[in-house]
Amino acid sequence: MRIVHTIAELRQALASCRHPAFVPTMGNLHDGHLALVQLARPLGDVTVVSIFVNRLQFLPHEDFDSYPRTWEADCARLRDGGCDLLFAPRERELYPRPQTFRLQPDPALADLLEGQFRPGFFGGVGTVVLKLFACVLGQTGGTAVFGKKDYQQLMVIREMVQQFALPIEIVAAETSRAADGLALSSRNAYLNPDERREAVALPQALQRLAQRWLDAPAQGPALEQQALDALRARGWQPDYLSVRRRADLQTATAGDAPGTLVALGAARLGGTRLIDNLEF
Ligand SMILES: Nc1ncnc2c1ncn2[C@@H]1O[C@H](COP(=O)(O)OP(=O)(O)OP(=O)(O)O)[C@@H](O)[C@H]1O
Ligand SMILES: CC(C)(CO)[C@@H](O)C(=O)[O-]
Ligand code: BAL
Repeated sequence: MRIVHTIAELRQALASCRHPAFVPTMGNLHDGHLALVQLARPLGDVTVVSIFVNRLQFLPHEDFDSYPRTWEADCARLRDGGCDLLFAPRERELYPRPQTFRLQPDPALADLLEGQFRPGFFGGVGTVVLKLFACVLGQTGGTAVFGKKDYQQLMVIREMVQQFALPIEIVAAETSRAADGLALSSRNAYLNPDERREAVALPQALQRLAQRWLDAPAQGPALEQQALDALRARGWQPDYLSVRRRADLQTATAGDAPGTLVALGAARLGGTRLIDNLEF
């Protein structure tokens, strides 16, 4: 595995590549990330992973400074996982000036759910992903792999690729879970042992919400409220638990066909904010 830190080195390393397969990450790699790398490998002639903790997508009170940075372990995991090229730019490489061009994603998609509770988040994600695409895939086009764990992020990126007519195929990876059902996530590292045992209540709440919605779709809003109350009663601070249409993340109604919906949730347990979703 070759490691590069600058765009010039990256371009040189990719000079003879015809179709890169690219996995963007923020590091602190776990088995979910490695599954994305495995999915990417047959999709290109070179497998590229980026590690960059993108300041632009964090609000001032969020965990940019404390976000886990585990460089040596990440490199070892990627080497074993079959990554060919690791791009780890320094901040100045992607943001050379204090003022930066910023993407403003379509509010119809980006201002709901995560965007409501993390204002500016998808603008920050879109900006850095467009830059990373330009760096890694700008010479050739290619394929990029994203996880469904970050469901709305995947949709925003698909929309960006479509609206800017980028020659990039977006491939979605299913969510990798721990044995108890908790979605793997870098932020799980913040959970203490008691919180880690409790954390499975989030995917369980989404399962219950989806089942109850299928049983009684007309009661949708009341079911969401019950799900929020049940998590609060266990000591969580939920931001949202909601059944949406997969196509546009608008609120589901009783007329929506089963198989077209997704239950999405975000909730804080102690100091840790977790997200998850379930297609049903
Ligand atoms: N459990 C998972 N299953 C599938 N994909 C995942 C999983 N966790 C992360 N990913 C994907 O890996 C890519 C990089 O994500 P990122 O580095 O932010 O990891 P993360 O575990 O989601 O971190 P965080 O805890 O900050 O949300 C994204 O496309 C994300 O959707
Ligand atoms: C896509 C991404 C790498 C952009 O910083 C990040 O949001 C992530 O890891 O999901
Ligand atoms: N996994 C999405 C990146 C973030 O939460 O900042």
